[in-house]
Amino acid sequence: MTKQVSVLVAGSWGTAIASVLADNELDVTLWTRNLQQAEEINELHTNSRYLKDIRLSPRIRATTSIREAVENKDAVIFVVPSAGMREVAAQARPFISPDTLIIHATKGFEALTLKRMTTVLAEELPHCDPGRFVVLSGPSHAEEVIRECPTTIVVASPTAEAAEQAQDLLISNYFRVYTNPDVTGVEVGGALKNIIALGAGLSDGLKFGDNAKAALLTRGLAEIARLGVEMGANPMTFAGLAGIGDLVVTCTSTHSRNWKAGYMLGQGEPLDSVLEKMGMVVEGVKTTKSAFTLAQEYGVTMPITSELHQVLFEGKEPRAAVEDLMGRGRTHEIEEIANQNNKWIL
Ligand SMILES: NC(=O)C1=CN([C@@H]2O[C@H](COP(=O)(O)OP(=O)(O)OC[C@H]3O[C@@H](n4cnc5c(N)ncnc54)[C@H](O)[C@@H]3O)[C@@H](O)[C@H]2O)C=CC1
Ligand SMILES: O=C(CO)COP(=O)(O)O
Repeated sequence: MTKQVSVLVAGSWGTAIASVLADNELDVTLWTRNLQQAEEINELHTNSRYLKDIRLSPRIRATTSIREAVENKDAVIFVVPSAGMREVAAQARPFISPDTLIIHATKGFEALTLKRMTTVLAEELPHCDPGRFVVLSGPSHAEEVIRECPTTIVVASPTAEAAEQAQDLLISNYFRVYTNPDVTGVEVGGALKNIIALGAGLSDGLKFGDNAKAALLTRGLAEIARLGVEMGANPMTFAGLAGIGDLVVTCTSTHSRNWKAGYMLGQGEPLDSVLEKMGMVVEGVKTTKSAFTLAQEYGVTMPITSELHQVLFEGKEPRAAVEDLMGRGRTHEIEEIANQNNKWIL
């Protein structure tokens, strides 16, 4: 029997994921709170605000009814910005059956509680099987996925069965899906890379060149892994698609909302005006705030995050932030190696 799948909501990434599912010959229900957008998707098979010049499969049916979207579905995929995850999950709660495969593809923490998205979902859907929560992450811009450009992603879940079911639904000749048991690592990597992408955009906006960007990526990965490991992640996950993979794409692609926002900031535009111009979610801004607090809570040093926090929220000049980063006290490159004293040649 064909699987019944729904995607919440019809932003750029949700629509691209719906398209991957439709290409796999699944009938997809795509939920949006916007009636006009639902009508456009159903009648014209376009979603022009988010994905320009793209014709969607007629297998994608939009609805504004959350009940219709999630009732009697085998899998429900949450692709709502992190700020709306709890609210949307709460709306879905009365209609989701306990054995539904719950996947999310959101990259961020809940701002108020600093919780990861699977935690928020588990709290709002307490009747659902905790072994059937899955996070999907990795280097995947909607603008390329929708054009069927070769893309690799990772799905992580506490159970192999749930991860493999998600893999089955999504994998195709242009969308290669890997599995990973490290839910924390995949969620933390996906969320934190947006901070570094903002920094990379800022660096490019200041015309600091490729050396600076390579430095941000590499030292950015070091601080992502440092916090991630303290939060319970496996360090190897950061060498994978949800770590270095997503960091590379988001810091180097002009599709990236976070890179673009950073670029405008680097050119001297104020944050409010940047966010207004973007018209799409820039998760890295809220995530910088969350990670700044998490770093303090876990006692972890995150110099790039800390400087970006000052630029975004404390009025620090980007150039002064870079000067302060470059002028920090001297340190080892990799603590784990430096701590093995016997590795030094004496
Ligand atoms: N755009 C991309 O290529 C990728 C995005 N992501 C992640 O996916 C998530 C969603 O991002 P995008 O699709 O890019 O965002 P978007 O800005 O394109 O669309 C977000 C949609 O969510 C709706 N929305 C926001 N809060 C809502 C609420 N409380 N109830 C109902 N609808 C609500 C908005 O109206 C909008 O239609 C983010 O966490 C992002 O980091 C992950 C990978 C790729
Ligand atoms: O996560 C993404 C690509 O993997 C999307 O990043 P942006 O939100 O910066 O476009």
